Amino acid sequence: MSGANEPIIEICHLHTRFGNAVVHEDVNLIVQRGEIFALAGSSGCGKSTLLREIIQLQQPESGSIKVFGCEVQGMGGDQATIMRRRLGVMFERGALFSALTVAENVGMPLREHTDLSSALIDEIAAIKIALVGLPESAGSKFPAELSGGMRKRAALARAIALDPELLILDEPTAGLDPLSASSLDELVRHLKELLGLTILMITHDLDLLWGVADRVAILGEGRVLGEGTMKDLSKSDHPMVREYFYGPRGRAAWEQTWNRK
Ligand SMILES: Nc1ncnc2c1ncn2[C@@H]1O[C@H](COP(=O)(O)OP(=O)(O)OP(=O)(O)O)[C@@H](O)[C@H]1O
Repeated sequence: MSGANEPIIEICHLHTRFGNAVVHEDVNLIVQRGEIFALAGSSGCGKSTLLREIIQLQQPESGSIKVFGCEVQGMGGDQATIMRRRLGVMFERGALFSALTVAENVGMPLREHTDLSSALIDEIAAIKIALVGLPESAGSKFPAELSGGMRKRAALARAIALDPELLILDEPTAGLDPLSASSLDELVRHLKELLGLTILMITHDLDLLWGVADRVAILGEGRVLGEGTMKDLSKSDHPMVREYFYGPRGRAAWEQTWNRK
């Protein structure tokens, strides 16, 4: 695995607007290999839009987005396919195909992107299902038969099906009860270590920010308002950043974190 200081995502002077509404005025950030980088910020500040731009589901107005050193805007054909193989995405609602079993869902990227035999795909799917802590029996179930936490794990298994270098998680713990959320936190950290992943995640979950993220960028007012470890950010003077730490939810998460240590 390469060392630190190898940018995996580089966003430079990104500007995005919908009609007259400017979402990103001038966003700049770098995600380094091997880190868990979280994007936080109030609702509507443009986190999901940024994620969609990184994975080419949306076009910014101007600026640059490089993933693995290559500009993604205008990237097409084989280069785009190769890039997509190197990254796994878990969407907020899991986005599993309801008519397919968990094993078929997890095997889907392998069917799309490789020439592996069905038997081998089934074997790899079973390994990924075990890796995310689901029982073997979950493979033959349909998404609707699983709990919310199990569905997130199944979506995670699918996101790592192709052994990505970069894993993008959109609100991984949204909608989970605190116990399931905290076991998912542990799983994310465990997978990062085990698979040598770089992880970019969008989250509002303060426990995830404090407990799992190596660095955090807080988006707001069309730009990155603050960036660093949660400890660094807790010293920021910016009122919107301070709200994260010294608003009621922020204080509770802070206290919980220090009590755990
Ligand atoms: N396709 C679109 N057309 C028009 N406006 C859009 C579109 N997508 C997003 N927006 C607007 O852009 C802004 C940013 O949306 P986005 O979903 O990126 O925010 P967010 O930070 O992810 O919010 P949340 O935390 O609530 O998910 C919002 O005001 C949203 O209404």
